[in-house]
Amino acid sequence: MECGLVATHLNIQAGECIKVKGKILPEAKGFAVNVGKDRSNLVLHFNPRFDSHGDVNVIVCNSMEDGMWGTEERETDFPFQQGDKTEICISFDTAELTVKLAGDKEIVFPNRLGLENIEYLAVEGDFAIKAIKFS
Ligand SMILES: CCCO[C@@H]1O[C@H](CO)[C@@H](O[C@@H]2O[C@H](CO)[C@H](O)[C@H](OCc3cn(Cc4ccccc4)nn3)[C@H]2O)[C@H](O)[C@H]1NC(C)=O
Repeated sequence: MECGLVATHLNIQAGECIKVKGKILPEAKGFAVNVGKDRSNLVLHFNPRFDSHGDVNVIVCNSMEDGMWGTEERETDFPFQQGDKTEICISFDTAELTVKLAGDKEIVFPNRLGLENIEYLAVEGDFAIKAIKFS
């Protein structure tokens, strides 16, 4: 399986924003944006599923601590289309993360790990990255 982008040692502070711009592949089954401390400690696994793991047009969000998945939260208001360009902006504080999506949609997810900074970003799956911006 092809691997997307992985960035480490980012030291992104609370209040800053991670912007991921790209194009969803035409036949996309799903993609994921992971942020956290490292690959085994994710404060957010943001996983839009077009058709995977038995889910159709569902956003699955979860955390991972020491390699163990947490409890999933699922969103069925699905602002993504296969083949479209899209932009995802993740901001956070020690209590929660906010994911800003197209159409002024927002998803809020608890900062279960209590992270004060984000070191790790990975983008995986059927997504062609065009730009990553930290602001
Ligand atoms: C009902 C009992 C079984 O529950 C199912 O258990 C599966 C295995 O844990 C759950 O699927 C996993 O959900 C995780 C989030 O909670 C992650 O999404 C797991 O995938 C990790 C992953 C990322 N990647 C890279 C990637 C990402 C996106 C597209 C293509 C490759 N490959 N594997 C994914 O395998 C799946 O979401 C879960 N379904 C439900 C309804 O709970």
